[in-house]
Amino acid sequence: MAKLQLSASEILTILREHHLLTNVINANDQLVVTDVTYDSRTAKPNGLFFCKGNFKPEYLTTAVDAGVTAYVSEVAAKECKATGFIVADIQKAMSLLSAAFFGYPQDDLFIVAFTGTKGKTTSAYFTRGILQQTTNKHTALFSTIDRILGPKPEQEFKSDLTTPESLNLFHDMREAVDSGMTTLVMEVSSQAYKKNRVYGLTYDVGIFLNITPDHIGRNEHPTFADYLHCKLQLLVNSRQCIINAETDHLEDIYMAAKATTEPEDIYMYARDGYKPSIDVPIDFRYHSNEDTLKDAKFTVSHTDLAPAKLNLDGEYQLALPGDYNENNAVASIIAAGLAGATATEAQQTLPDITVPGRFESVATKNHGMVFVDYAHNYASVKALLSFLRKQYADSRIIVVVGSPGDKGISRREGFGKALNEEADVAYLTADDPGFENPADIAQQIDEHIDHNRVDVHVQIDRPTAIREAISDSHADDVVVLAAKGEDPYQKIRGVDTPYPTDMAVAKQVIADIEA
Ligand SMILES: CC(=O)N[C@H]1[C@@H](OP(=O)(O)OP(=O)(O)OC[C@H]2O[C@@H](n3ccc(=O)[nH]c3=O)[C@H](O)[C@@H]2O)O[C@H](CO)[C@@H](O)[C@@H]1O[C@H](C)C(=O)N[C@@H](C)C(=O)N[C@H](CCC(=O)O)C(=O)O
Ligand SMILES: Nc1ncnc2c1ncn2[C@@H]1O[C@H](COP(=O)(O)OP(=O)(O)OP(=O)(O)O)[C@@H](O)[C@H]1O
Repeated sequence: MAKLQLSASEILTILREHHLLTNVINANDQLVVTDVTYDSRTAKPNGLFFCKGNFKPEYLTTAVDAGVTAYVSEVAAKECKATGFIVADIQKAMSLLSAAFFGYPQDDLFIVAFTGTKGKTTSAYFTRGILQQTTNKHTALFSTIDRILGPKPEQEFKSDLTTPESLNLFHDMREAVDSGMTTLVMEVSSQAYKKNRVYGLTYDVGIFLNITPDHIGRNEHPTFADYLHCKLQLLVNSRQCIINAETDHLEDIYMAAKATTEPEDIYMYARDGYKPSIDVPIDFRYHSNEDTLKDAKFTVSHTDLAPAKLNLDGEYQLALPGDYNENNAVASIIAAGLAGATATEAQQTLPDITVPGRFESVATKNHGMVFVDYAHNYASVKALLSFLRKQYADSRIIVVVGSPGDKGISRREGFGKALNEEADVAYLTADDPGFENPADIAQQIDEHIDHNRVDVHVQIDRPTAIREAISDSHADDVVVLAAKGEDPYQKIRGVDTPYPTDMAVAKQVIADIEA
């Protein structure tokens, strides 16, 4: 068990080593903190308080009243009796001090970390599923959907962020280690780097899946270059790297990996016959044997360049359809292999792994087949719809979709483009409108739709849009409920307003209209 405390000298050493300390107020050599928090509402006696983000001075006052004896901040507080460590960057300081406070739990975990615009959650689920077998159920998971820290039911809970704030990250790693976990599979968002939530953390294996324009705008990344830069940091901070050689911007990605990793610890993979955009060695090739809705089977084979220690050749089967999921699965198989899994373990587990809200379906008697999927940008809607188009060549594809407010503005154009390319009918509706008017968002998507190709309906009430789309569909149509996956809420004006989930609404509609 780690001691869960930090002394003044430990704090000073860490902050000085990283050139973060600019001043100390009310210095106290005897200080020992036994708690850390960034929220005054959870402050405890002898705690250390981080003043970060949209911070108000009264939060520190409340924290000191609760017994906090020290704070870390970018600005000195006025008339505060607690010891103040003034730093150049609060997010970096919080990450480093949290890792130290929780006893560097990362040193006791084999960490596999995924980044990419699409496929992180799916690949994290695949990898953890395989490694649960390899580690005899000692693999933790930090995903967009949920965090699993140990075997007890209360150690499995919904995530608020894809990658948690640093203090929560190291807290949860500590709990995972103390619960006997030996391995951690996690997703790392570009925001995690932008906000220094993973500052100072090194992964045993870092995987770069793909990158396409997304997450650019207010509250996210100012430019695509910034988005790419943040994502690349995952490889810079990984001991071994896996790269999908089919991704855009391969040269930047490979160079980032090479900056800190020996070429023999960089594993490249690509589909059979795919010629990468730069001259790089490909270690693993995969070949699709079946990619239908019923059967997703593919073969992985190593090239002469692949290291002999990874014996992963063979045929694999997936429960999750979608040709892009074969790509996600290959990354997962190599990652699991580096964490100690055998090909047999991957072959045995992958056929049973599903991911909530990803490619879920429900059949109807007299209406179209209904799919629920978390696709919510151009690349993912395009990938999903073009796969469905291959499967249902003669069917109408009817899509219910909306775009979130306050972020990902480029998605509105992206949805229009994907609908023009692959859909026949679109129902534009609400999806987390935030502080924007969902009708305006629908209008902005609509402006990018070619009305000669796509029949557009605007129905802002999402359950009604789903009802209309399913009711209007014929038996050989396909109805896609896109973008919300299994979200049980709509984010409206700062409030997570309960929503039954797309699948629950769809099932209710089907029960009503086919009763
Ligand atoms: C812009 C941004 O990154 N904001 C994040 C940041 O907020 P913040 O530091 O400004 O904190 P805040 O919540 O505004 O509050 C200010 C501070 O006052 C404290 N406080 C507040 C009230 C009080 O009474 N007392 C008190 O002490 C709060 O605890 C906090 O420390 O830190 C918070 C956690 O501590 C995050 O929840 C929040 O994420 C926002 C809401 C968010 O959702 N960000 C998205 C864009 C994001 O990160 N997404 C990525 C996925 C995207 C991708 O796929 O790339 C993710 O990793 O989830
Ligand atoms: N490799 C891929 N390429 C393109 N689209 C994909 C890929 N993998 C998954 N998708 C699509 O993207 C959707 C989201 O997948 P997933 O949740 O695994 O990605 P993610 O990277 O975690 O996404 P987010 O950052 O939005 O949480 C899926 O439902 C599917 O439609």
